Amino acid sequence: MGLLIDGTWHNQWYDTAVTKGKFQRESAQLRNWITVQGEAGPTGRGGFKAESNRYHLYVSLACPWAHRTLIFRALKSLKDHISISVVSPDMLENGWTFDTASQSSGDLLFDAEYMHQIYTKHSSTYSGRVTVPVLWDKHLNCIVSNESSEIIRMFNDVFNHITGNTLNFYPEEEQQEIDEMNDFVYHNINDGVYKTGFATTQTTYEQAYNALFSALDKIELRLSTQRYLVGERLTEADWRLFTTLIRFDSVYFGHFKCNQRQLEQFHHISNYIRALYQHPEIANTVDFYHIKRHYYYSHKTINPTQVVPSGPRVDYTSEHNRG
Ligand SMILES: N[C@@H](CCC(=O)N[C@@H](CS)C(=O)NCC(=O)O)C(=O)O
Repeated sequence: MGLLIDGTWHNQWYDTAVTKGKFQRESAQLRNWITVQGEAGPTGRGGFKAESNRYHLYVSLACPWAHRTLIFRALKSLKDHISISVVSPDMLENGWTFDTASQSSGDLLFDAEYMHQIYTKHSSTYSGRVTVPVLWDKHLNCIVSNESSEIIRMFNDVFNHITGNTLNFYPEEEQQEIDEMNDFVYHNINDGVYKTGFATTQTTYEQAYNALFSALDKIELRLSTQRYLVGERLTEADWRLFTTLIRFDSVYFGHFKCNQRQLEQFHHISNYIRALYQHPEIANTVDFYHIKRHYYYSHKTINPTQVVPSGPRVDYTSEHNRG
């Protein structure tokens, strides 16, 4: 684990001493947008026209942020149009790697060894953390975006004229409610599990833990009266929550000490996870080997033995009541 400073790799973890025990995620820096005609998007510069086989996704199957992009690639019929490379689940002194001996696909574009080399190919003086997902432009040879929430917005509609898939997970009339829900879920749940697990003082841990479980109680209540997070239709907000929920009992409950209750004990949430897991295309995007191996093996600060637990046994293919 580490970061680039002026294009040179340094092996260092987040310094929680400067943030009084709190884990603070760095904002993504590369925020361009693919658009239908290549015009500039809401941020960054233009030049990234939606074209088949022009873009490549770098993902980890363990990472909940990268998982969002894999879900949208599958749901929006983009698998034949956007290629992918999968990093190894083991993220140690060199950060994310393309070690095929430990379950990476290898880097299908450049045969690089490490993910940080993709960032320095983009800019030889790059400074910042080397995160996945990364959306790469094979035509201009640079990174388009390393922000998953924006990558899924692009996938939601800019390739529609190429794929013919017009499913819309961010419908205009629901956008405000989706944005509010995303904000709540991001701070308390998506990032909340990390804030809980990486806290290095009792107080910061308890704050994050309490916020997390009170948010889960609110979600449980909401799902008792409506089928999806925002109304009766499946939206981006559901998929953004799902990638955290599906990792919860296997990893966050134990590894990140989010252990008030397993999600299996929440009646509505546990059924909702199954409904989303069993949605066409989704089960193929979930890889529990990568998920468990990555967290337990890579975070030596919180699991120094690197032993990966065998359980829990949860069957996400079993029947649910949300039909
Ligand atoms: N804002 C980014 C966050 C991505 C992110 O933090 N990815 C994690 C993997 S789960 C990562 O690559 N971490 C490496 C690091 O922080 O050094 C997004 O949503 O795309």
